[in-house]
Amino acid sequence: MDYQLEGPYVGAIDEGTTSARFMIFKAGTDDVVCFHQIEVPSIFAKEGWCEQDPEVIINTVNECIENACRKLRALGGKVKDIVAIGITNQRESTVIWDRKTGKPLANAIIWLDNRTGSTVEDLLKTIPNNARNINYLRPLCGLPISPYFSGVKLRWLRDNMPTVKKAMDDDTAMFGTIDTWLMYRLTGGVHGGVHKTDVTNASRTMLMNIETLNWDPNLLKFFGLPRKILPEICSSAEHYGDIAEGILKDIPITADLGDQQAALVGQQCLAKGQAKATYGTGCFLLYNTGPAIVHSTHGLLTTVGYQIGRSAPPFYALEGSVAIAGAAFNWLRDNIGLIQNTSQIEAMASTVDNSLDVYFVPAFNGLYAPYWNQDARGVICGLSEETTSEHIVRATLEAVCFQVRDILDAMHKDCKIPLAKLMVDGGMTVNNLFLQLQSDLVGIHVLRAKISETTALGAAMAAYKVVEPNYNMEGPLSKSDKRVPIKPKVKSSERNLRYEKWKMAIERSLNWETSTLSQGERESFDGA
Ligand SMILES: Nc1ncnc2c1ncn2[C@@H]1O[C@H](COP(=O)(O)OP(=O)(O)O)[C@@H](O)[C@H]1O
Ligand SMILES: O=P(O)(O)OC[C@H](O)CO
Repeated sequence: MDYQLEGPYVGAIDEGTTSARFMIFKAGTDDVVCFHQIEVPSIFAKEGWCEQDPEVIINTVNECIENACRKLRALGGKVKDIVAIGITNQRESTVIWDRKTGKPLANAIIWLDNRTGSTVEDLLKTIPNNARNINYLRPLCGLPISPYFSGVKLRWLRDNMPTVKKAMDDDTAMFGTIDTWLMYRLTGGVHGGVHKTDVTNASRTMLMNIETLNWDPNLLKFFGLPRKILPEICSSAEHYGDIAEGILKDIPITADLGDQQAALVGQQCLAKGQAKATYGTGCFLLYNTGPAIVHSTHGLLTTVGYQIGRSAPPFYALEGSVAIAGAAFNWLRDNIGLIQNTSQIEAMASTVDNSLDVYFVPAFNGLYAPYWNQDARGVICGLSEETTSEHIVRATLEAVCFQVRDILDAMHKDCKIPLAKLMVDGGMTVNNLFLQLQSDLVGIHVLRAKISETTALGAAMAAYKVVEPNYNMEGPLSKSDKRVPIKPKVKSSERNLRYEKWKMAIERSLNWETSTLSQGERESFDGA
């Protein structure tokens, strides 16, 4: 084996929305020794629903672990040289299982799932003075009331699945986000598996107090949920437990972070004022606000960025979440047939100079930040006889860029300091044209991550810090950084004009689900 890739190693389980992977890094570096990745199917049982089978999730993770370890051995490495494991995961997705059997009581409700619109309506009605204010709980948890977050999904499960309600009432239910589910099963399940989560994942449930970092009795009361089903909240880097069986038996799990927070760490945005955007299924922009909690007044989320060790201070972040980014291309491929695979996108969009004034707002499940409009639906506008598939593909890339501009504008308003550069990573960033468009349409320098797997890297960095306290997380990676930023090539007047049009397209998508024609419109529609 290449001596550069000799142990010790750190393993990272990255359980994303589209796929799970297990990555093995040379400890303390961003060198990927080997990895294995497998897609995880989503189940769309009804319109707006999105589920995954928790058993499939854990089995897929185990398969990734087995295969990656086999690859390590084939390279001449030893599995026993893996000194720690980090977990990072799609956030908010909600799993509920039986304490006695360890078996799921329902499929996992995935973060994108929009079934809880009526649950949100019902919860809003309980707010005093009929205020119906989605920001009512922000002072406590930093989040607006939205179908996105786990607390709302849990409440739906309690209201709509009698088995779940009974298990909650009988104290036989256990709740977890995906990290908790994986950790429980990996450390033994019913045979002594731990029931834990970390502050970053807990900060996405709407049940944790953003200041005390404990489950909050007022939030639990608001959602009507019992305390006993919840895991213990830990820091993002500590010893949670050891792997109970299989090829990694006895190796400690020492990091747990939501995937977007892990990418913040992996991008080394470890100082106040640094920000990263990860473009995968959705797009998530996190701005490190240091140990200070910044409450957004412009539609962003306040979330925990990371807490590296129980005695370390938590670092917070402002987050702009976009539900549909790369997923818009999956839709173009799977539902519309406009592309056959994602590797075509760049070539197709490059055959045209612009999108010919086509704007696509992919608000399939409503709009997240900064609009938080669960009744928004997708629109494509500006179509003409000249519009081709290529223009629509290009408009889809631009849609992601404009959504990021929406968020950056909100961050600027909340933090007052404009960002000088944006660190980017995730599946979409292999697309060079996309990164140029992002730079052009926002007017910012864009810096692509050195490795695409910054999420797994962040979890590996945090995991290694626990077993090697002298490891400097800000050190070795940044020294070798010779990246050249992508710079804007269009004039600000053109950029602003195009953004105004985007805002017009947004207007057309908002409140679509609940919009009805006025009497006058109805009469002219009917030809009266
Ligand atoms: N060349 C490309 N151009 C634009 N989007 C792409 C390209 N390649 C992949 N994608 C999109 O990136 C997403 C996958 O990114 P990934 O980071 O693996 O997602 P996740 O972490 O959410 O599972 C998919 O939605 C896919 O459509
Ligand atoms: O699976 P990803 O990478 O799209 O991330 C999902 C987010 O964590 C949802 O909040």
